[in-house]
Amino acid sequence: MNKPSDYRRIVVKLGTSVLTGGGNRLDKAHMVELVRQLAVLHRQGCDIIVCTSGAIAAGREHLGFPELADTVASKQLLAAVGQSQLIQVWEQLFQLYGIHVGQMLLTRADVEDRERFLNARDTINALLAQRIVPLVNENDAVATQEIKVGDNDNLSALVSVLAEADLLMLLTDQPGLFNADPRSNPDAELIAEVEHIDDTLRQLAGDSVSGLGTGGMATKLQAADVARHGGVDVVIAAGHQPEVITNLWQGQRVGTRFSATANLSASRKRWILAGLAPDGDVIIDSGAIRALRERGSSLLPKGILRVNGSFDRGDTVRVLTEEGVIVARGISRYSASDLDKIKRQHSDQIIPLLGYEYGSVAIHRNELIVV
Ligand SMILES: Nc1ncnc2c1ncn2[C@@H]1O[C@H](COP(=O)(O)OP(=O)(O)O)[C@@H](O)[C@H]1O
Ligand SMILES: N[C@@H](CCC(=O)OP(=O)(O)O)C(=O)O
Repeated sequence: MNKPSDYRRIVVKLGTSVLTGGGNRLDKAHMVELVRQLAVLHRQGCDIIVCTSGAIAAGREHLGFPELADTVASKQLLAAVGQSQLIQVWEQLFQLYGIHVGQMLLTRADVEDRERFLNARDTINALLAQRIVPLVNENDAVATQEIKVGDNDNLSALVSVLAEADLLMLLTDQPGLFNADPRSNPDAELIAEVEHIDDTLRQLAGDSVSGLGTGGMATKLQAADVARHGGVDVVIAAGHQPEVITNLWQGQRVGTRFSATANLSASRKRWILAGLAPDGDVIIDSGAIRALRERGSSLLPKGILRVNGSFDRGDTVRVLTEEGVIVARGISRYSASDLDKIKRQHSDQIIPLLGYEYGSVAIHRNELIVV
């Protein structure tokens, strides 16, 4: 592979249909082939997050296909058994290539609550910084109706936005989105590019008929909509197509493509600007004002003189001069009481003073708008 890719961070979602090859057991021969392709990207410096389905299928297989009532509790039981089996397989396969993996089981609550969102994001970033591949699945065993995402297509979209990925690959058992379900319509045609997701398109995207996957194309379309609005390119393609991951990474036209509709950092910044009333104020010194205004830097604790109000980590704050002039708005990485303890201090004093840290900056420049 010679051509450098524009995609530096990708999320690869592998549906049950891909991991089982349509059968009722994990298809390890195919899983190793997927890992081989991922290892090539990893070696080229690409950050890889895998959103893996298959826990329920693996649980069924491990327990010898038990006769269980068709209830949520049965699925949770199967997921609890199968998740550890699934991770063991992935771990062994990635180990063949000398790559470590880290398991992250999430629910909707982890991405909707801002503090938990930041925690999940920090963990993903910490894993990726050590070149460890996060293996994400829904925490099916504990996810109740209110907190579950429900399907891994939507979960992978949320993760791709959270991790600021630039490409989401939704790999499944079909070559992409067709103008009718190809399982029941042999003449169905592949849609190579989707510009707008509208009701007509939604009607074409049917449910899963295999009984193994969740949501079919309908959830993939929802996921594509979420991810592209979060600044992520999305492709739906066949997980069994030879070299599919490598080819997609290189930008080849495979499957159905949805281009990002927004630049991620721009949309995140708009979100801060349009955000709710600020939860508090951070007053900074002249050196920090210059760093923010002239160099576009992050705000370090060292430049903070005072903190007003009571806000949590992840809340929106105003950044003010001593005279009360607004310099910026941003999302604080620390609570008001934490910032009060570390203000005027060098960042290497954060751990000695707090006993922990969420990074060296008080407000990261990606989450800061100078006004
Ligand atoms: N318009 C469509 N184009 C392609 N596939 C479709 C369409 N409508 C429904 N499907 C179904 O969606 C299925 C893929 O979804 P699903 O079974 O949930 O897979 P996965 O486990 O990969 O998430 C396909 O096997 C196909 O039968
Ligand atoms: N979390 C579940 C998978 C849910 C799901 O969306 O499945 P799929 O449609 O195969 O991606 C599991 O691990 O079995």
